[in-house]
Amino acid sequence: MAQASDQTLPKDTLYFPAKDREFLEPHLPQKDGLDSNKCFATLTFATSLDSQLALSPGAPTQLSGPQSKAMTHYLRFRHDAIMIGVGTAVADNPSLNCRLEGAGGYGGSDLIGQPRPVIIDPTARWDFSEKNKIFVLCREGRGKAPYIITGEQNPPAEQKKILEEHGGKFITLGIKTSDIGSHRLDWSELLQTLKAEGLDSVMIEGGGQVINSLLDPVFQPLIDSIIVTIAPTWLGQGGVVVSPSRQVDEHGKPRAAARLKEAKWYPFGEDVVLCGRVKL
Ligand SMILES: NC(=O)C1=CN([C@@H]2O[C@H](COP(=O)(O)OP(=O)(O)OC[C@H]3O[C@@H](n4cnc5c(N)ncnc54)[C@H](O)[C@@H]3O)[C@@H](O)[C@H]2O)C=CC1
Ligand SMILES: Nc1nc(O)c(N)c(N[C@@H]2O[C@H](COP(=O)(O)O)[C@@H](O)[C@H]2O)n1
Repeated sequence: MAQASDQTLPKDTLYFPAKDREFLEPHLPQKDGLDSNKCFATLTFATSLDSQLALSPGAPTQLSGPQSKAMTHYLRFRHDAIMIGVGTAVADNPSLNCRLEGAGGYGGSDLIGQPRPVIIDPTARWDFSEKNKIFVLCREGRGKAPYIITGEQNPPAEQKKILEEHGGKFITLGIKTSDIGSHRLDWSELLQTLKAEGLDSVMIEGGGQVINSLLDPVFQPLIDSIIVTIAPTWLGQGGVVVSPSRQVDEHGKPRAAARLKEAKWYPFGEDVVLCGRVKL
């Protein structure tokens, strides 16, 4: 709850008590345990009981309850960057800032605790209109400008100008495009590139295509931590599903695509937060 002295804080300020932070600590990036070559990667999202992120690709869907929502903002505080796919950027017009009391713009100085938004946008199709919340918050000193991961060698000049005026930039990587137009980046290259940009840790939020591609067995070893909020809701068929490609064993029989090890379950309000690492 807001304190009387908090009257100068923005109305959307969130609070996450110290006692709720303890269980997360073993699952968070630690300064002394970082890889010198690649950015620490936390895969974190909120899902329904039928493994869905949203009612449809274009429908922002609140799954997290108030406590797990505040937890997500604590995760934002503890990571250098926050990543989504362009599908999510277009569908949700998200803020992607940290609205916890004490973060920059929420009682903190400068941009302390504000993660760098990173958008995967292979064809540079994301439109930065006046109403794009990330840019509004950046202008207000309540969030950072985005880095956009694209496959375009020459992103549109006007977009580049706007981005750079805000302190963001395009980063061009080699992204493969299939015959049916789906894109595939090399997650290893991406995480190394972020590290070289000075970003030691990234929380990867979604959406479905991003998560399912990162859970491909080739890329699973790159995931350092997994923190999933499970909400007591079935969204029903037709939503955005987290379900990576099925794998087969050496006899050609289907086997699980991925499994957690050292899984820990923490009841959190009406939700459960599941933490662990991928079993390799
Ligand atoms: N509940 C939650 O925690 C979250 C929910 N969402 C929801 O997810 C939905 C959007 O999910 P999707 O439609 O699956 O879109 P998405 O956010 O995964 O973006 C898909 C686009 O990102 C790019 N992309 C993704 N993976 C790529 C890869 N490996 N290589 C190259 N490019 C890649 C491609 O351009 C692709 O079309 C929205 O409704 C959003 O609300 C998104 C994040 C978190
Ligand atoms: N943790 C979590 N719980 C949910 O219920 C969600 N729908 C999401 N969505 C992700 O958060 C983004 C919105 O962030 P802002 O509040 O606008 O800063 C959204 O785009 C998804 O990435 N996450």
